[in-house]
Amino acid sequence: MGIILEASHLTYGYDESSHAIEDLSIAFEEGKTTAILGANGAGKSTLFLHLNGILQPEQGEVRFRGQPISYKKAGLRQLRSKVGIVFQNPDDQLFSASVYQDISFGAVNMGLPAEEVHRRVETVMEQVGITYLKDRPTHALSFGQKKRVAFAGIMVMQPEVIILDEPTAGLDPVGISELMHLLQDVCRQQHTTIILSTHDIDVVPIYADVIDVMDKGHMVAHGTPAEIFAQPELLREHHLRLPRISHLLEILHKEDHWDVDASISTISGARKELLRHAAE
Ligand SMILES: Nc1ncnc2c1ncn2[C@@H]1O[C@H](COP(=O)(O)OP(=O)(O)OP(=O)(O)O)[C@@H](O)[C@H]1O
Repeated sequence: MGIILEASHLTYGYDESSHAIEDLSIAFEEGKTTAILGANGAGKSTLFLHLNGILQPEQGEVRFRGQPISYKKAGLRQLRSKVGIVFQNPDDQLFSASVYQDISFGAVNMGLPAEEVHRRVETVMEQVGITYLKDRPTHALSFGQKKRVAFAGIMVMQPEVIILDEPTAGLDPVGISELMHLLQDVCRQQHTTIILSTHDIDVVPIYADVIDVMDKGHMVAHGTPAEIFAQPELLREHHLRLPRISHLLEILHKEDHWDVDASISTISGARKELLRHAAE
């Protein structure tokens, strides 16, 4: 599997006095789930807005399947049908009068025939478990329902990459696990590449294949969950914490109950175990 989406040497500032991201490079492997970790203000959302062409970098470039993205109207429309973004706050994403209309919006914009739009909307509503909401006005939904509708509105375009900015924020624990399973199930079926940011560090070892850590607009670490969570000092330095399961292993390691290699393989084993439970 190759690189599907990459950013090279991106620099961007919202004003002249500082850069929200600076000389930032990152590459996303096709079919993998990448979690971007970073404290508040690290630049995660700014990076995401570049990956989808909403922001244009001052320096550097974004490439989709090796081609620099075009910021012309047609190029952006094409990019956004392939790289979908689900915003942190669903109210930034839902505009139409009804759930059905909202979900169909992206597919209609792609110029798909009405029958195909209808077929896709019905399928995605079924997959996401929101068919019962189809005629409801979007403003009358709960926060968790809105998140699902926003997700469905992107999935209907069958993007090759889906970017989720804080997908679990504002959800209760059951809502978090339902949304993450849904994401995995739907994306696995369609072989979608997933990029997400989250402050919910405990979901990361369960769902992510790769972790990238950002701090103050820079990329500071890249690795598998086992590699990253074996470096508690690195996480602390960048104002992050270990998942609870890794924290436990760290304590055991400090007390000489485990060596590092055993800890890493135990984290991998624990991840598999968690995935098995999650699938049940
Ligand atoms: N619309 C904006 N106007 C001005 N500055 C902004 C804007 N959006 C973000 N910033 C600034 O850019 C920097 C990066 O912010 P960004 O939202 O990308 O970080 P983040 O990692 O997504 O943070 P969080 O975890 O809090 O969502 C911060 O210093 C922030 O204050």
